[in-house]
Amino acid sequence: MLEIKGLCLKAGSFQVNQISFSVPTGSCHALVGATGSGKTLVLETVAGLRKAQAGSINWLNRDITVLPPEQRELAYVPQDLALFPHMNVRENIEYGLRMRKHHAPDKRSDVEKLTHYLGIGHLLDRSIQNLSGGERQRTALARALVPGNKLLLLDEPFSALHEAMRKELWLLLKTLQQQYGITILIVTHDMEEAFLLADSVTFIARGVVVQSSEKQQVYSCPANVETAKFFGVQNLFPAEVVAHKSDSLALFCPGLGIVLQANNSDWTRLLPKTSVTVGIRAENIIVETDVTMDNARELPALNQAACTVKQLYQKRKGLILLLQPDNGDGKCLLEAEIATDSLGQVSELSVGQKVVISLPAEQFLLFAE
Ligand SMILES: Nc1ncnc2c1ncn2[C@@H]1O[C@H](COP(=O)(O)OP(=O)(O)OP(=O)(O)O)[C@@H](O)[C@H]1O
Repeated sequence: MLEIKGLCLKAGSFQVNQISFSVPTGSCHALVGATGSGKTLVLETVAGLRKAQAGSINWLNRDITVLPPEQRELAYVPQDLALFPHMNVRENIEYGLRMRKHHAPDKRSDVEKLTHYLGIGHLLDRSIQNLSGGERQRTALARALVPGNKLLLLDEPFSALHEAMRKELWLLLKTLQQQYGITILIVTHDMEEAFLLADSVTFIARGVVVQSSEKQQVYSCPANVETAKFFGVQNLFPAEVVAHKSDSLALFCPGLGIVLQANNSDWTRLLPKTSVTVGIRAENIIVETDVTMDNARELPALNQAACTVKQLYQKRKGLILLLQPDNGDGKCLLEAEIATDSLGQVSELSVGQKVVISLPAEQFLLFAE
């Protein structure tokens, strides 16, 4: 287990405060957050390139907080990869071994095996300067893994690569992780990357941890509006509690111009007149194209609103609609997504078209201010 407890450090006027999270051995943990939130500083401190002011870092029950980088038994791949341009691929990879004082001849077969596996076995004599972005990434991974490191720290490793290459490397990394039993701490901006690679996630903002949990928990119950935005909750709008029952709340949303019913017994402590932010993901909004509010048939939930299509565009997973509620305050633009495989169930859509949306009562996220 990698265990980080109460980590504090300073870089110029920026302060990282009381960072704590743990990564079970053999799992992958993603450190996410907006640009400049302190992710790289945390990674550099775990790698031993920065000094912690307070707190501790334990790896496999060994306190490594003050050890020099080469004694930490981990590999760090920085954003710029730090490959040596004057060396070829093999020399770069074997440099990792020399740093560890491994006898290179013993490890030669590991170099061959791993580079073959990473698909760069044929490039060992190639100069670093003549590699593509993906080949450089693979070389940096090989250099990190060949000495037998079981903890891999990766700082946005795939951000410079195009989508297809990124996906190929995600799968490769996942397989390597399982095959070699590696523990990974990865900094990323890419939610898809975080959700595909990681088992758990820590969200950092302004140098402090906002939420640290299993990835499913961060996705389904983000801690606050900032985390919700970061984890792709496209629709966040203000509302006021108007009434509450034992297992549901009635909320007035000026943006939609309707009273919504939201089902969640956790929220019933919220008193009438409390201001909240309501969130719902685009894919959870049901769009009905062949009904109007006058002839709206029975839909799965109460929360219906007439809307006008303001914009629509195709995305990888479906059709995105930007919808303006007809009876709202004019400030709310909702994003709805119709999955590609459901497109056959709605008639052709166009800008200016009237639709009816339904917001399932159990799909709301609620954030009290
Ligand atoms: N040596 C330094 N001196 C002064 N300030 C620094 C130093 N290193 C980092 N910072 C500042 O600390 C803050 C956090 O930096 P850090 O690199 O950890 O951010 P990050 O979350 O990794 O961002 P990004 O996602 O853009 O890489 C930033 O405001 C940065 O400018």
